[in-house]
Amino acid sequence: MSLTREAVLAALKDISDPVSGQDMVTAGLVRALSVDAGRVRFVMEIDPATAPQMQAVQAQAEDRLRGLPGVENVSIVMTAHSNKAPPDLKPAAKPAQQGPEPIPGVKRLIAIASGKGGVGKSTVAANLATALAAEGRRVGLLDADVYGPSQPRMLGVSGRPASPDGKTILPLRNHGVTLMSLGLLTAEDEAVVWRGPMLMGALQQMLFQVQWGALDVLIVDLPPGTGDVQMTLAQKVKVDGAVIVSTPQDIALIDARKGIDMFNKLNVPIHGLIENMSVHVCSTCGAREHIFGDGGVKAEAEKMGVPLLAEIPLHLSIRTAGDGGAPVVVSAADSPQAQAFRELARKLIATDLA
Ligand SMILES: Nc1ncnc2c1ncn2[C@@H]1O[C@H](COP(=O)(O)OP(=O)(O)OP(=O)(O)O)[C@@H](O)[C@H]1O
Repeated sequence: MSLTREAVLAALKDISDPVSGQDMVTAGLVRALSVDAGRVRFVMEIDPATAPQMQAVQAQAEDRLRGLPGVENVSIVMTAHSNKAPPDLKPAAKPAQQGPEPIPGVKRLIAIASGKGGVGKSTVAANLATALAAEGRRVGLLDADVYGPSQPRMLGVSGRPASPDGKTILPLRNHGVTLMSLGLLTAEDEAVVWRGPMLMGALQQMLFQVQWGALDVLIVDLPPGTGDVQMTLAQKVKVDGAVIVSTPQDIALIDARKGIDMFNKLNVPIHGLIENMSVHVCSTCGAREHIFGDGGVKAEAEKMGVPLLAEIPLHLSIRTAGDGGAPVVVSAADSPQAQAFRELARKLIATDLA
């Protein structure tokens, strides 16, 4: 039997909130719950003053959920709901922007989205960023996947970004890409407690308080799905286009369609679809197999009148390169896999970044 949202909520009701004395669900600590094929994610919105107690609640909730049948992965992100500035980062002098605004010095902003998790969105974002850098573009990458920031690992970057003036944050840099990620401000597996009314405050800080410098393109790696982060991004900043990553599987395609509808409603142009894990290429014998089906994304792209920008093969080297901190575009630049990403970068430059 597959894992249900109800089962997750019932389990979380066993955990009590030490502040209110109620169970954590009734106390309203569980926000933005998503249960997706064994992956459970939610946000705990807390008062920063209670952070130490809440870390214990978070740990109990994780243990309880990991013990549930069908749970493969648990991700609980803590955010601070107080408007007070944290001790080490004062709010920017300017008040929060209302309408979509450009980021100073950033020529284009491209959002990389996916309808569902695990389709390789972050892998595509890391390889596209390094491929655009290899084509001579000045590239930034903002890891806005607040539930599971993976870009520091994929780009081999670690360490805490500095904030010399206490107002702006200096991003890090590797493989020709300027990177900022929530994952860089917290130790791996550590709770994320960030200033701001919600996660949205965190996103806004990453957009406007990071010293991006002069960039030809800023790539934003979004969380999967069609949630608040996507909405906030489109409301706060001028998004020049979205690229939707999907696998050939039907379910991923249906979710991709939802993503396209959302960007249409938000008036964000769709640059196109990317089929990831397209054909499996055996790393020893080179045999090709369409594990997740064949032609689905291409047909869908045609039906929706959006370009199919790339078909990226499912290849072991793409995963190992990402895990090793040097995307395949950098670590095996001459491989057909790397060339697929370089081709994608050239296509985007010719059509959307010219
Ligand atoms: N084309 C590919 N070939 C081989 N492995 C891949 C490919 N694309 C992604 N992967 C692997 O699949 C896993 C999931 O990819 P990734 O983390 O990029 O997905 P995601 O859509 O960003 O996931 P999340 O929902 O967690 O944000 C990773 O281990 C990655 O290395």
